[in-house]
Amino acid sequence: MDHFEYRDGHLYAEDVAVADIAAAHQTPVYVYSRATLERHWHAFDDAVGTHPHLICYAVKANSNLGVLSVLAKLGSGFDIVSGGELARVIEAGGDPARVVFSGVGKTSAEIRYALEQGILCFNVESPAELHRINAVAADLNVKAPISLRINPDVDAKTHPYISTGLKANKFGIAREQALQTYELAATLEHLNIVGMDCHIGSQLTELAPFVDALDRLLTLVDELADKGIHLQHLDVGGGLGVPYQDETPPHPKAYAAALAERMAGREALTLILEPGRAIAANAGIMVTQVEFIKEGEDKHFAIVDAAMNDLIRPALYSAWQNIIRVDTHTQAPLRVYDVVGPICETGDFLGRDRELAVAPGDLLAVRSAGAYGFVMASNYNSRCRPAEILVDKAQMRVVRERENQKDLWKGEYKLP
Ligand SMILES: Cc1ncc(COP(=O)(O)O)c(C=O)c1O
Ligand SMILES: N[C@@H](CCCC[NH3+])C(=O)O
Repeated sequence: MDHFEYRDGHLYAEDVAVADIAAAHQTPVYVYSRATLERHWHAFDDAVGTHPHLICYAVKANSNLGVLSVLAKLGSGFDIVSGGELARVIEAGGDPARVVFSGVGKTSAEIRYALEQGILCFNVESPAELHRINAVAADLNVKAPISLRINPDVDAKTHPYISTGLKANKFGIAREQALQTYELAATLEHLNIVGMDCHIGSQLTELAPFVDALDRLLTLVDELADKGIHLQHLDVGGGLGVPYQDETPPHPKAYAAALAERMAGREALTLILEPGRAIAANAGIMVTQVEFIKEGEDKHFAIVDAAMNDLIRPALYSAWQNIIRVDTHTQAPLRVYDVVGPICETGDFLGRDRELAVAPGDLLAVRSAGAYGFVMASNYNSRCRPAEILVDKAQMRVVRERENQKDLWKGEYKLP
């Protein structure tokens, strides 16, 4: 359930008609619902219950300043993967002391910036990174809080491009090397070991791999304690999937409660979760207008004004996202269409073989576009990127203007 619903045949985002947003801001346009974001965040936070915990929203899923600000106001933590994401969290009012910094390739400049801002911890992915963080912290004469990202080697059973917890992936430190890497960290003077983390993949639709990964980490936590290394938190990453089509992922409440249950009796160990998609995906839609209907020899094409540069998931992962009409009233015949964009690539489609009744000028909405939508948008084909609108009850707030064509093309210029 989300806050995008039909009323009298018109699609609404909370109390704002989606057609009004399109009229005011042109298409394509991303539309987010504040109430949905809040409800999803609370689903995780409430379900963990009384066990000490922190929900660190994964900024990469949607780093829109309005979205970050909604979550910051709830007291959310944040999982970041770059200095740029940290800057956005701070600009949106987020607390750096609730930020965990993930990623395999943190630069010295990013580490310095994060230390200066006083983040909660670095999720470290290699011994080389430990040495780099230690050196930057020594330079600043501080101790850097670190956790090691352990690769628990569980099969997340998701798309190979977004599975991260297998031995073959570039992420994390192998389970077999975990103890020695913690021991190495303990010898580095400017590091403070505070936690352990993992992240096994994205768009997971089963609970078992998460629980399996947590159990493997807990065994390691106990082995470390035997060696005198005591941790303050355990971060199980993100990755909970959403229903795009007919997937049936566990509800965030069931997921968070199952993990919290596994932590019973370990109250000294704060549980950190890093959900991205499960908070943002169904809090957003992308609205596009039909430009032309084209009859191919084998197919009908609905050519729309959004393209793979605006939403790349279908092209990149063959991802399926529902495409619906913004206004249900139509005289157009129901037919099967490929919904395609104007970009010069065969892979430029938003959906294939979709049964729709559409005519030029009609508005369509791509559902579940709040996560990995705008953040993965580009200017490919020198196209503008869409505006982003956050709806808050009856208000539409422009959080990001559509790029002006002039920003991309400065008009006349002369060669030097
Ligand atoms: C380290 C880390 N944490 C959290 C996430 C968020 O994942 P999701 O959006 O699937 O919840 C990701 C992305 O997969 C990630 O790499
Ligand atoms: N970008 C991916 C998810 C990647 C998760 C990042 N670790 C998607 O659209 O599904």
